[in-house]
Amino acid sequence: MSEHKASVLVVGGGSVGAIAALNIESSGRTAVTIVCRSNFQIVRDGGYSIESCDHGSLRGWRPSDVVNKVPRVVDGAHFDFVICVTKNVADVPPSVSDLIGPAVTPGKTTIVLIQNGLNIEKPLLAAFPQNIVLSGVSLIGANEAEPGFIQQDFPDTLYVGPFRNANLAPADEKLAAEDFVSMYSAGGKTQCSYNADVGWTRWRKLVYNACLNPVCAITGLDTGRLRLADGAIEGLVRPAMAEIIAAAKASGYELPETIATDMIEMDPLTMYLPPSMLSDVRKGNFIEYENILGEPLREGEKLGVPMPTLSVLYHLCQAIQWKNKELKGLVNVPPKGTFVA
Ligand SMILES: NC(=O)C1=CN([C@@H]2O[C@H](COP(=O)(O)OP(=O)(O)OC[C@H]3O[C@@H](n4cnc5c(N)ncnc54)[C@H](OP(=O)(O)O)[C@@H]3O)[C@@H](O)[C@H]2O)C=CC1
Ligand SMILES: CC(C)(CO)C(=O)C(=O)O
Repeated sequence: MSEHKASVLVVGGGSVGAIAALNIESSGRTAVTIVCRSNFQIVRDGGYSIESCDHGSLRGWRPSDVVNKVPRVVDGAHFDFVICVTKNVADVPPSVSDLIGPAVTPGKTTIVLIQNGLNIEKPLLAAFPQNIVLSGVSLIGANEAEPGFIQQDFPDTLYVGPFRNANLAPADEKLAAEDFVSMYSAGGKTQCSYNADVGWTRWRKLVYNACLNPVCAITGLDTGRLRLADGAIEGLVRPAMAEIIAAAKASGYELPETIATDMIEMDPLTMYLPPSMLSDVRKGNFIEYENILGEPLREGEKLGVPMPTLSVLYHLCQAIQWKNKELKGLVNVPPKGTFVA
């Protein structure tokens, strides 16, 4: 374990990013710079308000530096870690690689993706072939209720391990992941552990995210209300989960027999937890449906797994995303024709 003082950039100052910055800054071993966007002014001037099951109530907390765009590294300086905690919306630019590019030094910066979904590393490994890319699978339940106000109801448990980069030595990737785990855990308020089998952990998490996130986002119900609603779990969620479990198996990842029930019951019913995709729909944000739903669907179908429920959920999410693209002027809609006789 290295005692090197790391320089850390957190890109994405929303709910998971703010808690990640708090954990890392609490290590006392590093100064964190956070990149904010819509909440920049509020966080820079007044700091975050945080109500957290791990950290308690904090008012006016901010990391060492708050900036409103990804800094370009110059003059031999570099970030040891660039941690990307934006929503990974694959079908809306900028791509994650373009966004973090100015802060990444080839061969030096370790990139950490604390984001949901499958195959998110592929564009990063292509854009930064000499850099270590780590996977961060987070089980936190957090939400930015208002700009700069973070509510965390479900404890932060983070699994970190390398996405294999064939250009680099596995031992170096493991060391970087262990360094990150030690830095993230040092404040003592969170569970962060080294995770060798990133693929298994990502497929396991998809049993929740590929099923509960879209069903909640489409119906507008949080996970507690979905469990109370007639037919939603047995008629929609369990069939979708069975398809993900089958796709994981076809991809070489055997998940525990109890996984569907474990995921359905993961958050207490009366927590009424809105999965991140539901929060995005409520805020009028784009949704991460391509990485969370599209990629596992494509992987499963490629391997011959029937996925009718996932396919319907995917296309419903695609329509929701298109509706938002129209609202934000990203698609052209021909003017209404005249149909009066
Ligand atoms: N919330 C949760 O409980 C969990 C979330 N996750 C995953 O963690 C990741 C982060 O989620 P979460 O923290 O909830 O997301 P949030 O929407 O709360 O935060 C994302 C932040 O990134 C910012 N951002 C997005 N694009 C850019 C950009 N181009 N430049 C600068 N800033 C940008 C957003 O700014 P703006 O406000 O302006 O859009 C926002 O502040 C996602 O992949 C999610 O699926 C995983 C486990 C649990
Ligand atoms: C399931 C949860 C809340 C993390 O535990 C999540 O990943 C999300 O909201 O997208």
